[in-house]
Amino acid sequence: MSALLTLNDLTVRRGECPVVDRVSFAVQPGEIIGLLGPNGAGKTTLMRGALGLLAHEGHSSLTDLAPGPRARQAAFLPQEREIAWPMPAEDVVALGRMAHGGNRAGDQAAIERAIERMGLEVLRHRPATQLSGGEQARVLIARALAQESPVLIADEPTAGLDPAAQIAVMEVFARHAQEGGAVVASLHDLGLAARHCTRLIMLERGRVVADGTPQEVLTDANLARVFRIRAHIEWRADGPIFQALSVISP
Ligand SMILES: Nc1ncnc2c1ncn2[C@@H]1O[C@H](COP(=O)(O)OP(=O)(O)OP(=O)(O)O)[C@@H](O)[C@H]1O
Repeated sequence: MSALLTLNDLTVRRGECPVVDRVSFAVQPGEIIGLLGPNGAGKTTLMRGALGLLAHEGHSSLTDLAPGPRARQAAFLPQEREIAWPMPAEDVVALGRMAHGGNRAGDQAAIERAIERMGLEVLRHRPATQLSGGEQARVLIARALAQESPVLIADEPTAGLDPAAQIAVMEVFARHAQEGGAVVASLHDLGLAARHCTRLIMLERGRVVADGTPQEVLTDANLARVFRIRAHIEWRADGPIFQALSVISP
């Protein structure tokens, strides 16, 4: 099975300081990777570096591709959720097809699939600027899905969504992975990550400190060292239950 994305010693500096420090991993079809780490750990910078949106050292396989093929290989959902124009939500979703040159036969089908997956049928004709924050977030996820790129890189995709919408997004990601794609998503909700990701990569000060199954990564020791929390995790047959309990003082 060939990897959909490979990073080798990816390093991104801000000034002299590396905020992403020699990160290497490969993303295989079928994976839903949760990128974890406290605020400032380097998750956004890593995703932007991997996409070739920031100057970097080391190598990302995406940057071997010219902008058009790169966008057809990887879609990006940025952390910023602002929609500036009062265009219908479905037209925002359609922007995901830009990577394919526009006006192609498959475009409308891809747009319809994305709208259906994100449950946007009742919102599709509303001006996107008049939607709530969570509704706009779902429209922007649909835009990324409409791109139908194998790799979906999503920066805090569940931020601002209600619990049902959070689960729905993770289930959409699971479907994307089952269909042969892969997802790399930064997540602050460790319970959601434990339950829905096939693999977790934990960052601390720009370095990968754990990479494995949720059970391998969400250990008491890693949570204490990297997140400075005590937590309760139960690995139940019907999925893990996670609750952060307290902050460990320095
Ligand atoms: N434009 C910038 N100039 C200088 N430093 C920056 C810049 N952008 C980010 N940084 C620094 O790089 C580090 C990593 O930031 P990044 O946004 O990647 O973290 P993150 O893990 O995504 O955090 P969060 O969970 O808060 O979104 C932080 O220390 C941040 O202050």
